[in-house]
Amino acid sequence: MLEMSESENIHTNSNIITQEFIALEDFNATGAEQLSFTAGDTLLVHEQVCTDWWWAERSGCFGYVPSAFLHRGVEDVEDAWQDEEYFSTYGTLKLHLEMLSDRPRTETYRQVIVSNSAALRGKVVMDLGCGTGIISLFCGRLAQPAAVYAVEASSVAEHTEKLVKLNRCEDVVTVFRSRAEDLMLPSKVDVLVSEWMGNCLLFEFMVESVLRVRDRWLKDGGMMWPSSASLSLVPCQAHADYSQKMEFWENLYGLDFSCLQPVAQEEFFSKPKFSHQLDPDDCLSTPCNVISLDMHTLSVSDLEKLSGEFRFTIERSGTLHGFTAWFSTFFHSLDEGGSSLELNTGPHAESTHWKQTLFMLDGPIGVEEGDCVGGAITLQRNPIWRRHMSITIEWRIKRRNDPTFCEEKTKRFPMWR
Ligand SMILES: NC(=[NH2+])NCCC[C@H]1O[C@@H](n2cnc3c(N)ncnc32)[C@H](O)[C@@H]1O
Repeated sequence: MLEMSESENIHTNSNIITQEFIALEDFNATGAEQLSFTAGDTLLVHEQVCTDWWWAERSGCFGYVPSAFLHRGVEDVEDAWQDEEYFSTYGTLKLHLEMLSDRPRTETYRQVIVSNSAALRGKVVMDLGCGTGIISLFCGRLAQPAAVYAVEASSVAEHTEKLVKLNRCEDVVTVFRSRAEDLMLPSKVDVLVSEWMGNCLLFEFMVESVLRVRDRWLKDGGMMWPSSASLSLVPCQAHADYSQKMEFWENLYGLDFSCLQPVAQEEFFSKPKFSHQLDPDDCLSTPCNVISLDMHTLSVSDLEKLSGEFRFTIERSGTLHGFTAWFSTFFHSLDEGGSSLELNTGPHAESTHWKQTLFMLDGPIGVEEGDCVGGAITLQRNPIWRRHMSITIEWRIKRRNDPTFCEEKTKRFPMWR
């Protein structure tokens, strides 16, 4: 009969485990002894052979897998949506003040209601994630809907009730303090309006709530506002960011701090920089749409992985420091053939509280007019932390003046896990 301590030693030395792990991202095997997998796959790990490589099984296939790509099963994660923290950030006025102060954002939604006011007469509207209820109040004051369901899960809903009364909309607007997915409503709705967009369009993944509520409560033929959304990308210069975060260390009061540059690279450039204000003069090419979403047909499963290709021709010689992304949303008219309205958060439009998102590469690259930058961007939702994603940019540069030159790289940016 082994003593307890001995049995523990045997267990520790062998590292034999049989435990389920979830793949955080795709892995393509580079050898016959390795096992490929896709983000979200469940792997059975039999042995942690060493720190970096484990022996695992997936659907009857065995092989070595990189431990860095795996996470303990979801049961480990007490709150994959982090709703407690998420809704408490919306319980105070700070974020609502920021959003209400964003004139292009708020004015666009007001314009949508005004330009559809006749068609909204007698309609039932849901404002999902209404916050202080501004969109619901626009509906109640600028149109004559039959009813507006103002749905808000955070404690700000207490204030929303008062704002509805103060603005004399209580006979049309009803506030529901609830997660929209948990709602029981008196009827389906004709219009589902929401301002759900996060950094890089999808961060927070509130969009999943919008799609689930659409599938449950939007009438057939009902209208989604926004009706569609697109993500744009452009190769860009970022001299100020590169100088302040990287060159800064080269000569500090006459001292050489350059050994810190790899640390600075990891700390400042390994994740996207949001609220980046891109100067149009720093665009090295004409931006392009890399991802387009139709909010009437998009499914929750589509959100796991979205990707798009790009091909830029450099229009001005300069330094390629990275890529900048932003989104636009479009609001189709309730009137047949009516014109759509657009909320554009890009560098050529009036600045919004989102501004743009900068992805810094691992080193500046000189580019000449006529060079070609092609590649793909992939938004991979985090299979564990459901409000997070990673953005992978693969790019290759071909030089107009040197057909033999071709540099290909890829970089993955967690947002934020
Ligand atoms: N554009 C964004 N990135 N965020 C702005 C809207 C977010 C508002 O919607 C609320 N909200 C978010 N998700 C939900 C939900 N599932 N149910 C109800 N309210 C929600 C949240 O509490 C906040 O007041």
